[in-house]
Amino acid sequence: MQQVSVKGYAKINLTLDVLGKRDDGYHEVAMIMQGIELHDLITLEKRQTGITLEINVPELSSGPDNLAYRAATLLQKDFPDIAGVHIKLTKEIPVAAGLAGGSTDAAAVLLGLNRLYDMGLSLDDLRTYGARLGSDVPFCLHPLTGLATGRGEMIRELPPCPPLWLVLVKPPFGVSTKEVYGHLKEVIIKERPSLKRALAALETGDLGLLYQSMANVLEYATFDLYPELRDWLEELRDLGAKKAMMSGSGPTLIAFMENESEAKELASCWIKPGWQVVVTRSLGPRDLDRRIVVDE
Ligand SMILES: C[C@](O)(CO)[C@H](O)COP(=O)(O)OP(=O)(O)OC[C@H]1O[C@@H](n2ccc(N)nc2=O)[C@H](O)[C@@H]1O
Ligand SMILES: Nc1ncnc2c1ncn2[C@@H]1O[C@H](COP(=O)(O)OP(=O)(O)OP(=O)(O)O)[C@@H](O)[C@H]1O
Repeated sequence: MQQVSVKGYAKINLTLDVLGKRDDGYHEVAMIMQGIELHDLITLEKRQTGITLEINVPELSSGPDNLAYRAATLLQKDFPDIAGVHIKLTKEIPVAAGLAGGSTDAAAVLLGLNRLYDMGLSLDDLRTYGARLGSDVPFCLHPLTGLATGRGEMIRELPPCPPLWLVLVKPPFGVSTKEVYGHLKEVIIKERPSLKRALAALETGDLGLLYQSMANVLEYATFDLYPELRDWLEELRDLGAKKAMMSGSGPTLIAFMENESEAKELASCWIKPGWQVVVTRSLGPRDLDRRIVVDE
């Protein structure tokens, strides 16, 4: 085998609660995460030596600081069989958007190298490596409905959420996850997600209850830094979103829609210069069967 291609799926947070600050500087979180069909494509080719990275977007570094590159470096240190690799990264996921774009590229490189070099690492092994690269990487390795705790790296799989049609709208700026977490201490959190009710909703497939229990406390920090986001969230509700909230640390806003055609309809109304607008859906177990493609 000379080459593999892996889909690096984006994620959204159905619930995101921050429980406190930890001694290591991170925050203790509890969040229900969900992979979505929007993805980057990562192709890995065996090489005699070295790591090289080619990306289709000029604003991202293709050097050793890129998370895809860092994932390859990490495995290469422990597994000398990985002589060299060329990584081709085709980005579709908006950058610095709260959709785990970098984390999922890292996860895809771990999955791809494991397959390309027949390393036999389990999901748990890969998650241990992933956690060293970023808190979202362990979830991105297996992005089906899951509860993430600790700093986000401890994952428990949950019953799959009912199929969701979504419109993602990202304004023409990014936010820093570190800045958002850092700003939390400046704001008052008025409403938190109800994890208990969200878990019950997943057990019974009750979408109405799920929507009622969903919330993201990071909205308080990001909206305080970028107050226009509140108005845009309201606009999504006025346009017919059944539920609208921010993804991760933002600034991407998510409109949860009744079906695909309503999602497309809302997307066609969102005409704002410089915005990225994506219609997508939640992932189900069958999507993961076709995630890795091997080219002999
Ligand atoms: C906002 C989320 O995307 C929600 O899924 C994650 O919590 C963030 O995950 P991530 O981007 O993989 O985060 P990391 O790369 O591990 O950390 C970036 C920065 O965010 C802050 N951070 C992150 C995760 C966490 N539980 N507490 C934190 O305080 C830290 O300042 C850290 O330096
Ligand atoms: N492969 C990559 N793709 C995107 N960004 C990367 C990558 N590697 C490193 N980065 C850096 O990570 C920063 C955050 O980008 P990313 O798209 O991962 O944000 P995010 O979606 O908000 O992350 P998260 O949701 O995990 O907090 C970028 O500004 C960029 O400097």
